[in-house]
Amino acid sequence: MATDFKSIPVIDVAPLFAKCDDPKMVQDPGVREVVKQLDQACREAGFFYAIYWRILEGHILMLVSRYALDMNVRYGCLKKHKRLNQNRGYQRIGENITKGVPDMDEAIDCYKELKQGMYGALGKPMEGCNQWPHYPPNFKELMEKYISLCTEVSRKIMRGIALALGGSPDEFEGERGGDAFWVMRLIGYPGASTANGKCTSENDIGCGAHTDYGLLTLVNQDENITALQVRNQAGEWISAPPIPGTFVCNIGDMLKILSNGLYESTLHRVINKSPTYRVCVAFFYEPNYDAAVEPLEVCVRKSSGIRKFENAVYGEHLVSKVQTNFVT
Ligand SMILES: O=C(O)CCC(=O)C(=O)O
Ligand SMILES: [Fe+2]
Repeated sequence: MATDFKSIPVIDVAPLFAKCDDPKMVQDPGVREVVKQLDQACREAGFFYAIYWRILEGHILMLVSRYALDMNVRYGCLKKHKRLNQNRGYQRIGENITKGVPDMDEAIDCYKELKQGMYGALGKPMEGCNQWPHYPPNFKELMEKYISLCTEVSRKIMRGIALALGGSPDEFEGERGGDAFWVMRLIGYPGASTANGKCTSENDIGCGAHTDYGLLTLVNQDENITALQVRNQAGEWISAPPIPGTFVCNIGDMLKILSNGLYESTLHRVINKSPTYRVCVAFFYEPNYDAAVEPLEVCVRKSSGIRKFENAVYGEHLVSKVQTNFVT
């Protein structure tokens, strides 16, 4: 359950990563310390910074993402075709809707590709190929490298979170997350006075208050611009300024269910008040597309045997969100 936290905790996950696939990881003092910090952060805020220095190699990723967004504004080359039921590609400013209000952001949306017919009717809305810009020529390769890096980082953090919940390290593998789905968004937020070519006010929200859908989100933020805000229990918006060499991590709706509400998928929003265009690369680590998600037994036991959530199918949750988030 979220508390009145005033800042987002910073966790050095290196000791966890070093021993993550070691059969004796549970006994390792370094792992235990990280697990303790993860548990506290997930209970109190649902958000934390994970120190991960290799992310700095991703600097080029930000430059390339900025460039790709810019090309789209000018040439509209990756447009989503609603007629073709296409959810992948470029989303214009104002096209994404949060609770009925258009968001002042633009994005290139990518999803793990599903083979045709793989999940029957459940998979149909998310079938199709990602649309990558053709320039720079290694754009696709760069993105794929980044996706596999984020998948690995997320898997390792989820092993720590599994222990934090009192389960076994592979709680989120196998049928729950052994073939994890993912979503990646390259997002651009125009500077405060230029959104949509007209003057903007403080009321223009880059991305309205929402929770994320899956297990764990890794946010790679632009340097120097503070725009992401996280809501605490008292209803105050707490800033999550960029910290070099870290991912901002947060819990999604599926982990809230799996943890039986011990961990919250915390509301957050983005307001870019700076005059500068802000870029963010958000990676969403999700359960298996067809995973039946229900509270873990160990978490139900910790909640006096009370099961707080109905079962959910991840793919259904995703499709319902994707289809209500956009103007059709
Ligand atoms: O831009 C950010 O910092 C976060 C974006 C976000 O919350 C999202 O895309 O779900
Ligand atoms: Fe989010």
